[in-house]
Amino acid sequence: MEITPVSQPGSSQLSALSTTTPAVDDDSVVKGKKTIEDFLPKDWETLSISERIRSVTELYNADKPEGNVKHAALFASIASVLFRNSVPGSKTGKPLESPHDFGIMLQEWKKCVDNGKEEVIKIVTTGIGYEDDNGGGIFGSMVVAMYRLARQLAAGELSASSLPTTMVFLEGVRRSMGNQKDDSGEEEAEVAEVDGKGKAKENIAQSSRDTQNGERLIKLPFGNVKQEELPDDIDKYVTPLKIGPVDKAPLQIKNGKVVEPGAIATYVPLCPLDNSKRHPDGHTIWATTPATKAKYYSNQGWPKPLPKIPNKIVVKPTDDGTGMGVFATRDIKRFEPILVERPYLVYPRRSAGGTLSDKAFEELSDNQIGQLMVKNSEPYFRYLVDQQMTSKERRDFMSLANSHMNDGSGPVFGIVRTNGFGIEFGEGLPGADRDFWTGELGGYGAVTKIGSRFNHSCIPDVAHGFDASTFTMRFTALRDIKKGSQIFTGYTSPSATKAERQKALAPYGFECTCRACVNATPQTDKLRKVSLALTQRWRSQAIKVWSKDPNLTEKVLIPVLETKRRMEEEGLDMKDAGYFTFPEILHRVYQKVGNRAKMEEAGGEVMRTAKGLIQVEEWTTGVKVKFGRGLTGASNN
Ligand SMILES: C[S@@+](CC[C@H](N)C(=O)[O-])C[C@H]1O[C@@H](n2cnc3c(N)ncnc32)[C@H](O)[C@@H]1O
Repeated sequence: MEITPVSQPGSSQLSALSTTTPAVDDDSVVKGKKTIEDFLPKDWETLSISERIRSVTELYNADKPEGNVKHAALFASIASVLFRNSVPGSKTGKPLESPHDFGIMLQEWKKCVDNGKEEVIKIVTTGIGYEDDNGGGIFGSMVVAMYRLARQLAAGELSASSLPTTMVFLEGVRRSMGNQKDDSGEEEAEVAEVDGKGKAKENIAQSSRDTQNGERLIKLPFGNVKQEELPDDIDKYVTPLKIGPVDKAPLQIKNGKVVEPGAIATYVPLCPLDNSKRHPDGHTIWATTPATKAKYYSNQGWPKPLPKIPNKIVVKPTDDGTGMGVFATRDIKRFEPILVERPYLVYPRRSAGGTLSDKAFEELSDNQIGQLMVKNSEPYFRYLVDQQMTSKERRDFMSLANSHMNDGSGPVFGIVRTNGFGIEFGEGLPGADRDFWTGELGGYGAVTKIGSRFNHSCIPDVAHGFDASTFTMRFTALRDIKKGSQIFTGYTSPSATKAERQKALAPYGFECTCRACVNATPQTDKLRKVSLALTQRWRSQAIKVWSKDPNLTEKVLIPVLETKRRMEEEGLDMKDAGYFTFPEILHRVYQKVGNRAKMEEAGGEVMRTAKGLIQVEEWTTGVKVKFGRGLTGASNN
């Protein structure tokens, strides 16, 4: 589970930085005659990541930037973000967890992409062999493509020589960033060292500033916001976001446009605030824009009713002091649906803090602005909880866990930050998915009644998704679960090392004691880092090399089977770790060496796995799986 930092668009433009714009011969850059250092500012080595991003933005926006200089700048800037977030061992970077996270970062560059999209996309997509096949989804494709590239580069799967020339820029940036100190401070808490008992003493992080489409943003760290003294007149720096009431009247449309306040709270499905008239399937309070609301409700019959699944879980107190947890009331099989529910709240992950004035950026520190945003988010969320929930819903909501008690978050916003899932609306509702990437509010979070009670394990039992057509969170089993046992989800990436996981978990106020953490060694850390790339590399070898080798023997499988066993031991027997690639690799090898019995066994496993993965994918997102992209773990994003 992940609650994403709320960041705040301001109103002023990015001020120019005093970096030089070096002269670049466009063609020579693309042909690789010049290195990245030739066109980046002379003081590049000494710049922080955020300064680098700003300087390439300036290069990109310079008076006469042409053709490939623009693209070079674009790639350099993307790479700055990308590598900070994907290079293992980077000081404050966290591994990318989904194209979604990466998409949010790339929104900053949307303008650049819009300006030269055809060529940029072509370079990126052909560069890594990914072709957009759904037309129109250029920015989304770019996000997915760059994300995949990031994953491959981070896993050491690509070398500069295997990349087309433009991609060499990225490699150049990565090398030039080598030991660069990352001072951006966003995304994750700088966790204070862990004391003798293994409890995190504190997790305090700096807020940081950034820009998006010319707007100033402040990014809250994931951990507790660092506290600084605030001026008495602090409220003069911000205009709180006004959020309108739940709408009972039909939408007003003028000249084809919806006329309503900028942010509204609505219900999905629409229903009156009256205990007796609530929808039997449950409903969500959705903070969104009128235009987005109109778009969703213009779909005939939206939202669709919830699919019925037998009840197989119960929420009850744990016996190990971790508060409430979710338990299986019967044996559950891998890939089975576990839970479908409409969230309590779906909210934009930005903007709740209000609009900051120019003066705020000139006169306040980043941390002071962070505090101001946290302070302002509370009334916004309190409005949703106090004014839009029935008293029972409010009581239930307020009983959720809160690990943000000491950073000024306030009781409601603290709960939102502790329990929110970052959600993707997917493609289940035609036309609506793009809002996720490009909507002015920039993506949503969801707090749910039952799903938010799942505790964390680094060997998670459930995966989750969001289905926009029913407006529901969906949870499915990642592995077999025994009746009576607690069911865990993962708040961290499966590829993170123990230290990275503990750091990411510190804001939740606990130290993980799951089997993987207790037994962690440098070898298990490494296995987590490489398993996805390794299994994919073996798969590609099985296709391209082994199945064409007339002298192939089963010996080739010794390291493959040993890794499979170790992944099972580590609890990495799941999709995001590449585990479901194994049956395909085995099938190809046994087929080639003529071991019919084992080939059939592996073939059966391929079929069962593919069926299960398709079932999970379709059930959790409401989107029909398209064939041809590879399912057996090869397309893990
Ligand atoms: C999203 S809530 C999970 C449900 C929560 N236990 C409850 O009572 O509502 C997250 C909080 O649960 C607790 N928690 C989750 N996983 C845990 C774990 N593995 N060990 C200890 N505490 C955990 C922490 O207090 C964390 O801030």
